[in-house]
Amino acid sequence: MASLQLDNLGFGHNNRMLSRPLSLEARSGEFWAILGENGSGKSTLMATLVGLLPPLQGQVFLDGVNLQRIPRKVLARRIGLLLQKVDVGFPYSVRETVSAGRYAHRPPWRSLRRRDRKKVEQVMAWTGLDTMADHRADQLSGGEQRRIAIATLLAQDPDTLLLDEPVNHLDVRHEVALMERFHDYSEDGRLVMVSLHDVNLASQYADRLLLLYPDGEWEAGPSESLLTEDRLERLYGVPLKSVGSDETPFWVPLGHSKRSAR
Ligand SMILES: Nc1ncnc2c1ncn2[C@@H]1O[C@H](COP(=O)(O)OP(=O)(O)OP(=O)(O)O)[C@@H](O)[C@H]1O
Repeated sequence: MASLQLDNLGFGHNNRMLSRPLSLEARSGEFWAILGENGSGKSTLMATLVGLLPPLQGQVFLDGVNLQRIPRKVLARRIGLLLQKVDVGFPYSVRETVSAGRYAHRPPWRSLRRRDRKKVEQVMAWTGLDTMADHRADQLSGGEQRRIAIATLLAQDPDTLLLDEPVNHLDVRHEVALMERFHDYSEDGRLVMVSLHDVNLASQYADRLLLLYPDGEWEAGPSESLLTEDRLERLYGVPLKSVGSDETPFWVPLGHSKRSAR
């Protein structure tokens, strides 16, 4: 079980806060999507939530313990972050690269146990990498390397997953397969937080949203009450219209030519 509590949290760079301080609690079993325009601070917030950046004010608590007090290796077993950009720069195989995710569970000088190796094979199958397990990771395509980064995080097997634009560069098949997988993780009782640019993926998968508005204000709450035309226009500066049914809304941006028809 995990609870991530943001207590009056200010996040940003060089003492410049990117939003009004955040106070909210995210719990096991929830699937959160963070939405906001480019530069609104989604990546910066995620880095702050895993302790890679210090808060500019306030605190983050993991199960009631201040994140800054949790040793790195313990934290790595509890929270995993998929960075927006990951370079696979070394000539290791896909299997060797994904296996690195297990070292949060093993001392570095010890070889992997059978159960670690089984986990590595399992996550490579989930991410469609099993057929290329012996290929050199640094020679694969951008989307394949993205899947290696996701597989490495899933091998780490944390109970809180923070995923920064996880399905960018993925084809539709892998996008759907992985969003479903992340959703299963939340249903299994983990906490999943995903930054997204695709409102429709957020609407389909997330039960809770954090909206980071351009003026530094924010809102958090259940997706069904926050996904409204007014809020999305405030968030992105263009009108979006809901088409489809109430049960399965589909959001389309209205270009200039379509706005007069509103
Ligand atoms: N290392 C850094 N030093 C100083 N400023 C930074 C640094 N990294 C990001 N920023 C600034 O912080 C702001 C937020 O950036 P961030 O990457 O968190 O936004 P984002 O919402 O993830 O954007 P995108 O949707 O484009 O990925 C931007 O104005 C960016 O220029």
